[in-house]
Amino acid sequence: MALGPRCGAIRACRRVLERAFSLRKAHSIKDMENTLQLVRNIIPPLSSTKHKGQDGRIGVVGGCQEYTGAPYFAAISALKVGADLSHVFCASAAAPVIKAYSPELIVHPVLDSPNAVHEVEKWLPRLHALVVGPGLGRDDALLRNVQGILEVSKARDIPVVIDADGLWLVAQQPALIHGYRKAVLTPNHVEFSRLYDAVLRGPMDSDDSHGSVLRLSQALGNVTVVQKGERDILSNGQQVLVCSQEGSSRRCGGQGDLLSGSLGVLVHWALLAGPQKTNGPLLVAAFGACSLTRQCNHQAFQKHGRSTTTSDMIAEVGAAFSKLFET
Ligand SMILES: NC(=O)C1=CN([C@@H]2O[C@H](COP(=O)(O)OP(=O)(O)OC[C@H]3O[C@@H](n4cnc5c(N)ncnc54)[C@H](O)[C@@H]3O)[C@@H](O)[C@H]2O)[C@@H](O)CC1
Ligand SMILES: Nc1ncnc2c1ncn2[C@@H]1O[C@H](COP(=O)(O)OP(=O)(O)OP(=O)(O)O)[C@@H](O)[C@H]1O
Ligand SMILES: [Mg+2]
Repeated sequence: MALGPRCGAIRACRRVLERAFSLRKAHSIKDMENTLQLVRNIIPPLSSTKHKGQDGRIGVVGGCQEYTGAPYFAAISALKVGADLSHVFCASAAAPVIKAYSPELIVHPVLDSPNAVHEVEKWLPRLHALVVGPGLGRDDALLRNVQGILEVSKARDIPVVIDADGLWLVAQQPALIHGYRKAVLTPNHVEFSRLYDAVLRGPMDSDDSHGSVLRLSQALGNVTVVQKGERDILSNGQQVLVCSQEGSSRRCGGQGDLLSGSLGVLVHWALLAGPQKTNGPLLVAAFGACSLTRQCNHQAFQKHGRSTTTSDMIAEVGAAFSKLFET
């Protein structure tokens, strides 16, 4: 008997919380839809008057003896999203393997050569964006070459997406990309903590992921940061976006490579679209790549369940792209 009023109060409290939760959810769905519309605005129309190369020539810098899958996933994803040409600049041991995966990629076995920086630099005038790090490994000589490649890319104002072992390099030398507004970093959970420690010299507040991503971006001079996870949190030091597009619980290796390769193309498209289409181009591009990767994961999981692999996700890029962006 005495519990009656208390139960009523609990039920009322629960109703308020449920309503607040569903309002928040509705609000975030509306935010997601608004941002997806910004992504749609940057996608270049397909046209019979365009020539090969106009919709994107992307370079992936990565691939060593151990890791050949990661640069392949990134480079093929760039093509599947809509780039016209996709190059891989890798260590010599990785090149025949990557070539054998796909005749569609242009593979340069230059990353461990003494002239690596020059060998890549001569291609830069023909590239719209670089994706640096997938499958790069942590060999000192390779990392020194990649440092040089980042320096010449910045000098030529080439947009760079930095992922995986490229982020390892940035954690050792944050000055390499500090203040470069055409850089996007795509750390996973572990890579984010490592970067945060290195740049902000202290552990992050795990209860405040928005604040942590915002602070890291600001400390890096407003470089765009994408923290991947259950929800992707994106910031350019001014705004914070959250991407919670439905994916799945399947976490096979290579999903981040699909994201970084797609982002290489979207960054180019966003910058090409110009400020009248979006005033935060890299953030919009990053939101597009996160949504697309998660949608690919969702679709692949519907078909393959626990056996889903990144190749299954890549097979979904076309349908996922249409569903999200060509409505
Ligand atoms: N098929 C391939 O060739 C692939 C190669 N890869 C390459 O492998 C190299 C190392 O990348 P890693 O991502 O393993 O980086 P690390 O070598 O820094 O390892 C990170 C570790 O953290 C763990 N981890 C990941 N997310 C976590 C989370 N949310 N919470 C706790 N632990 C978590 C992982 O299991 C891994 O053991 C990179 O060059 C990367 O590109 C990956 O991209 C996967 C696919
Ligand atoms: N817990 C999660 N729930 C849903 N999606 C997730 C989750 N964790 C990561 N993702 C999504 O998976 C994609 C890749 O993120 P992940 O953290 O696996 O990258 P990664 O570790 O760099 O991958 P890779 O194996 O390619 O190196 C991102 O699009 C991210 O949104
Ligand atoms: Mg990764």
